[in-house]
Amino acid sequence: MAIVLGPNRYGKAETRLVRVHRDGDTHGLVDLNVSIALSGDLSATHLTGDNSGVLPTDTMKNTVYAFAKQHGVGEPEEFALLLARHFVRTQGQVDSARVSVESFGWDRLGPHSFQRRGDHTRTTVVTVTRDATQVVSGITGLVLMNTTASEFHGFVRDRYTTLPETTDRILATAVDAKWRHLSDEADWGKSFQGAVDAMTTAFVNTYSFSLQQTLMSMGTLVLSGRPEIAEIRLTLPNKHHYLVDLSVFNLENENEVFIAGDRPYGLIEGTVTRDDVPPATTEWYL
Ligand SMILES: O=c1[nH]c(=O)c2[nH]c(=O)[nH]c2[nH]1
Repeated sequence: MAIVLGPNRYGKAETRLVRVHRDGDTHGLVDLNVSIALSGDLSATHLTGDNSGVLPTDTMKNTVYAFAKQHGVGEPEEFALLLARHFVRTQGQVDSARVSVESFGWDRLGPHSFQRRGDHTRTTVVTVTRDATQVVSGITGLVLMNTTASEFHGFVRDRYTTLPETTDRILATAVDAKWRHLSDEADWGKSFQGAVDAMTTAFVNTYSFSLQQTLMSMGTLVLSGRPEIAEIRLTLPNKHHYLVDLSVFNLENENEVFIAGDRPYGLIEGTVTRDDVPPATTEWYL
């Protein structure tokens, strides 16, 4: 009996690409998760560790970002074909390239503002005691993105600070908000929609110097338009998008090609409240 190498393949999984197509102030947005697997004559590396036929998976990832800049990204099928054909054409030892793409949909809210397609969740928690009733409404998973109109600079720098200052970045978050009503009677549906519209409008229209500032704008617009709401608590993850350094490939990245980061993420939390309302009767954050 001999032990032999069976079918095998290798590649880079889940390269998270955000491509912004800029046409003046109006931006297009493509958000992909790209996985690549190559197969062919790859026995040497398995049998002896001879890597002379191994294109690094790191190179595959770089190719995704470089091609996004060089060719733009249209339909996912087109981009997948472009990549797969490239690897088979340029790598003689590769017989087969499998490229799978997940494309996340975003709906347009403005020239450079988007809302991630898909469900968000409406929530409510009511607490009834012998002498008081409290109604808390909320939303989770409302994902918003501005592809510009966001800066971050002037922050504290200490010996561990490496973050470059920026005057043009992506600002994206998944809104998690809870708000406390003044009364146990309201048009709940209208109130919910009004609060969500106010948060979305404030996110879109605030030229942002920090997510903290955007949080305050969102809370302020909710309270100024909804007299039935006493207080709102916002939890905003800063969904970081890192500019890809394409200069090593002699390509300029003018805020067009981003790595969509997963974790860690910034977490910006704050309560915006009226100063003349009675305090909450229960621990309504819970
Ligand atoms: O809007 C931001 N607020 C921060 O507090 C922060 N910190 C950071 O690294 N990036 C950002 N962005």
